[in-house]
Amino acid sequence: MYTEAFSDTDVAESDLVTRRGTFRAIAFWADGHEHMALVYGSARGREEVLVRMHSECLTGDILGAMRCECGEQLNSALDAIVREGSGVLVYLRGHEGRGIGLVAKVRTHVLQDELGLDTVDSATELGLPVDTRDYAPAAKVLRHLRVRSVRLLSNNPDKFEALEAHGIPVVARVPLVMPANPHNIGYLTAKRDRLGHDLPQVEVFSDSH
Ligand SMILES: Nc1nc2c(ncn2[C@@H]2O[C@H](COP(=O)(O)OP(=O)(O)OP(=O)(O)O)[C@@H](O)[C@H]2O)c(=O)[nH]1
Repeated sequence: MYTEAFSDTDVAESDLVTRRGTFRAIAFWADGHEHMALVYGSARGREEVLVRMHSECLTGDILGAMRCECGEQLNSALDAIVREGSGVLVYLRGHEGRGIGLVAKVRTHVLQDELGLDTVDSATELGLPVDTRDYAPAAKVLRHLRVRSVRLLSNNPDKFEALEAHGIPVVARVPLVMPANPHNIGYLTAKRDRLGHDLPQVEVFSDSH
């Protein structure tokens, strides 16, 4: 484990007072995008830090869209970190639509709504990759923070493996399961059945919902 230096122009940090409390907000450039790490409490230099690597989802995170559970996961992860008393949330830009971008993601929504395709087939039908996300920026900022090992808030085993591959030991995966609703039931089911996410069996709602 080593401290990876950002150049002075690639990183800036300040206090960020939020409704949940005061975080240290670290904005940084990595791989062509500006990202942010929110640090709560004394996470720096620690072992087994509670960490959320959150992929940007403008529709879910900012606009409260219910067709995915991204916004709820973002809130729930921040709540968990504050409850714990320390932790880090890394908000990853360039991850929108699992890496295909916002316009392409909305194009997948059209196919989901009009043809009934799921989140996987709607991307491949458009000739697009299902997931191109890179977690190197998250590993870089965790090294910058001298985080020695993490407990990762995620249901996605790929994230666990990706972070370890980038040299950050993951000692546990902490589930981040949100309640299903009629709008996201198909999304959650596809994540479990097509993408191998560790999600519980969910009740499938009828077409009348
Ligand atoms: N291509 C595509 N991406 C989507 C869709 N809905 C949400 N996303 C994106 O999916 C990303 C989140 O990935 P998910 O597969 O929901 O979950 P995850 O981050 O891999 O796993 P967790 O850590 O358990 O949340 C965000 O970047 C969203 O913008 C969709 O219908 N199509």
